[in-house]
Amino acid sequence: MEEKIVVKGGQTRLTGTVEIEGAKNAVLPLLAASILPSEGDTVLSNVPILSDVETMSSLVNNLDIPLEFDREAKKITIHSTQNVKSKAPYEFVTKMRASIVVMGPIIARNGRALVALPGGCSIGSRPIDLHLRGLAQMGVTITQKNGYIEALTNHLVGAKIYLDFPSVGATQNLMMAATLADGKTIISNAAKEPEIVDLANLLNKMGAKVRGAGTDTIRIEGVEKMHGANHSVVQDRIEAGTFMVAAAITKGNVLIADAISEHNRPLISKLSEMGVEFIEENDGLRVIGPDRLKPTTVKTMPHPGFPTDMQAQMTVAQAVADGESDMYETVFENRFQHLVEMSRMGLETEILGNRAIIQGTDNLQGAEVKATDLRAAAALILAGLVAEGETSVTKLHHLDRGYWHFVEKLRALGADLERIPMEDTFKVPGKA
Ligand SMILES: CC(=O)N[C@H]1[C@@H](OP(=O)(O)OP(=O)(O)OC[C@H]2O[C@@H](n3ccc(=O)[nH]c3=O)[C@H](O)[C@@H]2O)O[C@H](CO)[C@@H](O)[C@@H]1O
Ligand SMILES: C=C(OP(=O)(O)O)C(=O)O
Repeated sequence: MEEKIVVKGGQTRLTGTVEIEGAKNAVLPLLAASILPSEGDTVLSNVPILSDVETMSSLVNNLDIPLEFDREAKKITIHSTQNVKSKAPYEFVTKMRASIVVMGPIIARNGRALVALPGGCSIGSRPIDLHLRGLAQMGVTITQKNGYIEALTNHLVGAKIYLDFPSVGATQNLMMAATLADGKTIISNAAKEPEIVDLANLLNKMGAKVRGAGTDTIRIEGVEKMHGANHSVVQDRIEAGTFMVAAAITKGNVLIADAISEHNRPLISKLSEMGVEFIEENDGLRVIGPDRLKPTTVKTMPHPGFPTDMQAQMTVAQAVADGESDMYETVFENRFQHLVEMSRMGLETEILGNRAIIQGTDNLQGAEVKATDLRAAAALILAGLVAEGETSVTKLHHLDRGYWHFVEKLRALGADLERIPMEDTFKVPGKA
């Protein structure tokens, strides 16, 4: 049965300590990387229990690669095999766009990959032209038929690739393809996200030769074969950031356990500007919210700029600030749908293309709202914490893609919310 989250908002100040999971956006490409080794086991630990992780594990398993997911231990063990299937079917790719990152590793192993076209999603059209152009430079012929991309090569070669935009997925796909290519690949204008560094670390443990991850030039020297390795998934900076905003808006005092502040500099800098206090402690980062936040202007950018995956949550801080704020979304073309929902909660906002003008208020009202994408789901729950009265948030499958035990973690910090089955209020007269 479909569920909803009901939040009783108002005066609760969040206090206490919150533990953060491994990053969804790191573990998905790490699982794709586990396609590359032809011998040994790969053991991923600190794996978050998320629906996207279930989908990616099933996809890898569907390529005839045996794996075990120990959810209790948050650990996945992947057993390398000699024969990997080439097809990533539509049923997986349609569930999760990130499935496209299996293309590079499958080509590297088999010289052929057949991957369903991912298509767009609610936040934007999300083309994959940069992935495909880079692969073409490496000697891969790309054709499209019946909703699938077929990538074929009989000699995968290193290449000098310049990305028009530092795409995270394209950088990951090309890095992975290059690990087993003949010769050297140089990716310029590469994405620099911490999840790229995490992927390079695992690839190097598997015997690959990847240098420069985290800078805008990544150099990969192809190797003959790769082997399994052990790796603990890097902390989820977006989950950590979401709890920073939760503390900021509730005048809270929350310790983000073992926070990697370096990965959240742009967010910490903006929240500081709004009056939030940050204290580095031995066991984490303490976040203390002020009586009233100050307004601010934010622009999303590739890392190390302000992350688009924190945009929705940040607009909630702007929504309760003392004055008018601007949010510019430069990465995705349709990522303001949460603001439309928040207007049901009394938020005054104007959307002008990629700019949202947000009028801060201390009078948000609880309302029935629906999550339109993953970060919108988190943002609406945060808005519910500070709205007067009751907010109910539906379409929770979006939340489950990226947050494990979000309700439980907020409750442990003192928030009043619960996840309950939805009653069938829309009854057809005359039917039971
Ligand atoms: C699973 C995962 O890690 N997802 C993250 C990843 O998504 P993802 O890897 O899809 O994001 P990209 O960095 O590739 O996309 C950024 C922008 O580049 C455009 N683009 C991308 C590829 C391409 O070939 N052509 C093109 O035009 C996209 O449409 C988008 O406007 O990075 C995004 C940007 O930080 C995050 O919001 C996502 O949470
Ligand atoms: C947009 C996101 O993820 P994905 O790229 O998997 O859709 C996200 O994590 O906010």
